[in-house]
Amino acid sequence: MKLLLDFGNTRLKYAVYEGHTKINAGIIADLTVESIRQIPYFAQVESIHLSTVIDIPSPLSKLFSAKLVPNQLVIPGKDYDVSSLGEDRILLALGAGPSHLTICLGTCITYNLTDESHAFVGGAISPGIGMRGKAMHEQTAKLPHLIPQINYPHFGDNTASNLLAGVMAGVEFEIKGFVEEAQKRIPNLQIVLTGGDAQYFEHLYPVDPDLVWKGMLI
Ligand SMILES: Nc1ncnc2c1ncn2[C@@H]1O[C@H](COP(=O)(O)OP(=O)(O)O)[C@@H](O)[C@H]1O
Ligand SMILES: CC(C)(COP(=O)(O)O)[C@@H](O)C(=O)NCCC(=O)O
Repeated sequence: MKLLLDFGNTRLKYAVYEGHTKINAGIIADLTVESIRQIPYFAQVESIHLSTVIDIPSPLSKLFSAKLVPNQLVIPGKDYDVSSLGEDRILLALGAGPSHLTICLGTCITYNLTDESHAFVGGAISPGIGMRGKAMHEQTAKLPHLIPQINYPHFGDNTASNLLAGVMAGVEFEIKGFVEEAQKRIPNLQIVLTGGDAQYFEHLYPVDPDLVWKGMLI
């Protein structure tokens, strides 16, 4: 049994795999040894794969060390310095395969583009949905909290629906713009969405919640 961990800036995700079959998945409350030990099957886990874009406290590093398997984070860059890429983005690009634009809607939105030889050829980072809503609420006197919804308008007719349109439709238009640019560069491009907010855009492109896990299991 393998424990896969994906520590992002908002959520700490885990999945337990037997071979290539996912048998459990969820969210860890915090970066403590107790929370990790509470993961189902933890005692039976033979190896641990970790992707993190945040610092790991040393008690956790010690807990993981005996079973930690290094990820095969090898992806060539074409006119791209891949040494600066976040681990999560490398795993997404590896998990998706060649000629893919992976769009991860998490704390930030990342765009990760591979070509037909599976080289990383370009990307973008923009503020995530939560971050956009929070920034507008916190940096204005009168704008309320954004409540994301699947059924968002392209134009609003009151303050709440203007916020919804600005953030949700704004992200839709942003995604479509990056897809259009990527299609000019990569023939037969495939597009896949992932991350905590991907569900809001499943009417646009396919969603794969397991892309990071797939990248780890290659
Ligand atoms: N229960 C939840 N708790 C926190 N964020 C959630 C939850 N459900 C959906 N989200 C959304 O998912 C986003 C985080 O997605 P995720 O892919 O886990 O990000 P990260 O990898 O950056 O931690 C948040 O910005 C939020 O908009
Ligand atoms: C861009 C990110 C902040 C995204 O993190 P997330 O929103 O998934 O928590 C993370 O992948 C990161 O810190 N990357 C390092 C810089 C880079 O990828 O270029």
